[in-house]
Amino acid sequence: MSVGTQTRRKRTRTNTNNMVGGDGIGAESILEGMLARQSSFLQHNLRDGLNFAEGNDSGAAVVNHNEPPFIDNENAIVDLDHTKVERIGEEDDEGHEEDDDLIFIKEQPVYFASPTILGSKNYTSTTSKKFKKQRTISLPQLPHAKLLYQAMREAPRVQNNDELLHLTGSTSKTLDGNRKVNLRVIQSPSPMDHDPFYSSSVSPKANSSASSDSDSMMDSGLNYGQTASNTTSHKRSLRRLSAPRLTAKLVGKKAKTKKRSNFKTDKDGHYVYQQGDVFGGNRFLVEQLLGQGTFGKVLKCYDIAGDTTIEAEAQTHTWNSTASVQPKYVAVKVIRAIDRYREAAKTELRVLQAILENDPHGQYQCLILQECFDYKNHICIVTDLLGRSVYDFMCANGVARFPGSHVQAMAKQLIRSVCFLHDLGIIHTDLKPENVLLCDETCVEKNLPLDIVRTMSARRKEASGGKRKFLTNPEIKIIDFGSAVFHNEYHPPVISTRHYRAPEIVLGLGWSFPCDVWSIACVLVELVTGESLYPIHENLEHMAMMQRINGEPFPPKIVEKMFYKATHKLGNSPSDLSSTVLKHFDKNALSLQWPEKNKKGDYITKEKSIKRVMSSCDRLDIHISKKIRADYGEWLSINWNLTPEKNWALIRSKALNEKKYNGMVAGDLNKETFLFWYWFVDLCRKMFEFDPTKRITAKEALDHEWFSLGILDEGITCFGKF
Ligand SMILES: Nc1ncnc2c1ncn2[C@@H]1O[C@H](COP(=O)(O)OP(=O)(O)OP(=O)(O)O)[C@@H](O)[C@H]1O
Repeated sequence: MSVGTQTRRKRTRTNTNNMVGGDGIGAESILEGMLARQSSFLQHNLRDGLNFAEGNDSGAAVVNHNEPPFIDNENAIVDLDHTKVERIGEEDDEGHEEDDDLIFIKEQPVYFASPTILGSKNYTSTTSKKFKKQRTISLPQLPHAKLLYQAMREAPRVQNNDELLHLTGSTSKTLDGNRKVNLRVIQSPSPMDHDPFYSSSVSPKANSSASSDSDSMMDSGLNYGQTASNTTSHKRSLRRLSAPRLTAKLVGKKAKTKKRSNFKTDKDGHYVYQQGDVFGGNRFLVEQLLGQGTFGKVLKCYDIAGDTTIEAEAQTHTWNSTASVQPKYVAVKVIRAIDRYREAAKTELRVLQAILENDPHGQYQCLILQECFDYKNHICIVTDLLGRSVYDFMCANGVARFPGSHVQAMAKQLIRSVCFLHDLGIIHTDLKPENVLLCDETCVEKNLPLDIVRTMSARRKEASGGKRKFLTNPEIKIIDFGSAVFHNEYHPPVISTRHYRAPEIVLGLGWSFPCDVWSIACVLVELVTGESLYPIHENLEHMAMMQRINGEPFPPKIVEKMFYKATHKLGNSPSDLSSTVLKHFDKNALSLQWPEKNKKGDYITKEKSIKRVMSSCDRLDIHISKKIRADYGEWLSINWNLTPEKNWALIRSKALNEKKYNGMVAGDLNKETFLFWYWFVDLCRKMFEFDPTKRITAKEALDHEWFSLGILDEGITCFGKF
């Protein structure tokens, strides 16, 4: 392994006493286990990406992280290949290092092999240009926190000041784009005895009709998703060959007990969910309702034709009637049969198609389109089936918040994914925990102490069984591109779910890529605290909270722009802007009037509202410190007005003073833990910048200091446990 030059600036010892678990497992064995699992994860789970990269000369950066990260071992620093490189930090009488002010910097080679994946041993050569200065990592990180991003194309311009005033996007471009979407129409079989699912066990005559039903599938133009499922013609012939036998085998007893499939639409254009329904040319068997949203319903379905076992058997005519068939499951979003939702679904399809074309292997954590079709006036979008949403996982967990290592791993995936979308000119606009799905729900469960269980709500107690759950693999995917827009197409005046809505949207300034960055920051804080950062439902409280969390008022420059835009009627603004936003600002002082007073100087803002804002939120550094103390102890206190060195010195001196008076154990302090959270808060602060033109971009965020730090917690110890 090539190790670059090393410069000492700052270094502390890892305090192994403070490692999570408390179950007597030594830090070294935890690390060893974790590293072995990490290595195996990279070998197996990410092999596809590496194989894909072979023969790909994209020249993307890969850091070799099959080798262990830095581990502090007593007074020695152990470098990446476990070589003791230096003794530092002699302890003082109090048991603390004197050498606290050293930062250990090394030049780390950056290897080039795969577009996205770290940990490859198949790296090519390094050159001096490819060296990158990086902070040493003293604690492990999950592989997902090390994923790199290689820009695929020149990103569209980031929104500037002038654009902000005029951003509305081109409606005609949206309509023209949507017009080009030609959907394969699948005729609905009727009556029901054409349905092999339910007739196969009933009459041979009905069985034979299945093939004619397959023939009723017509192509009328561009079939989206065919690159992903390029076996379509295969599948068709397969259906002709063997649909009755296959369906009989698949459905088995269900077929005998189920009455008749009856795909119905209600008056609002929603598909009426019925377990056991069959649709899409006898192709999809409805098994479960996964979710219902504004745009339609998402169903878990058996995709008979997509089953490779069946396909293989059909091809070789080796159908074994006793073999157990593992049907392939898919998620099908059945869009409401209403014109405006159909139109929106066409934009969603164009976005999904752009993602698929640029990332056919799904390396950028976006939902992958398999195919789509039009059935009984419902556009149906077939995608990979994923696990529960991060939101649902949190709701069903005894402790809603995720461990820091998982937050970091998810953050990296989320930001990287959004970076990819932005480079394609796509703005997601609706990032929230509900739209972040887990790829693997396997988790390790730990019983919570009774005193904690007692404080839980009845719902949480029941859902969690009084246990805290830790995922064994925090891999995620972003879904729901139903509100996504291309940067130069029509921009609705109001976007995003309220809690994740950026200030430029609320203030009617116009919005672009930066709004996604704001939403991600809201999501990250929620993952850390287990609670929504903005539990509000209306504009005034929302704006008051934004100011409180950022610890500063809206910059006068953007307030001025808001008034200017409204006065000159530039761009399209929310219809209630005047009554719910503008009227709460002082036009001369360019500031928000909150709490509001009447002319006599009495408060007119309701006490309840003041309480909500003042008690449920705080400046972000204080807010995060309070929430994470539950895991790390009272000493952890982040102050973003201080440099990390000064902040840490303050924590230490406070702890030493406290020790003198009430026996607080200074040894509980852990500098790596502090730094990890300090830099997390720093990243969030930059993502919460009020002015979208100054907000950190997704690409810049990927290079933030926080992603070079590790933390040893339950997220690490549970990684890859099964
Ligand atoms: N591929 C998938 N695998 C598993 N579950 C999914 C999948 N796609 C969607 N879901 C579930 O269905 C829910 C609704 O999906 P989606 O957000 O795409 O629909 P929507 O109509 O746009 O919803 P909303 O109006 O809330 O934005 C999701 O929150 C998720 O729980």
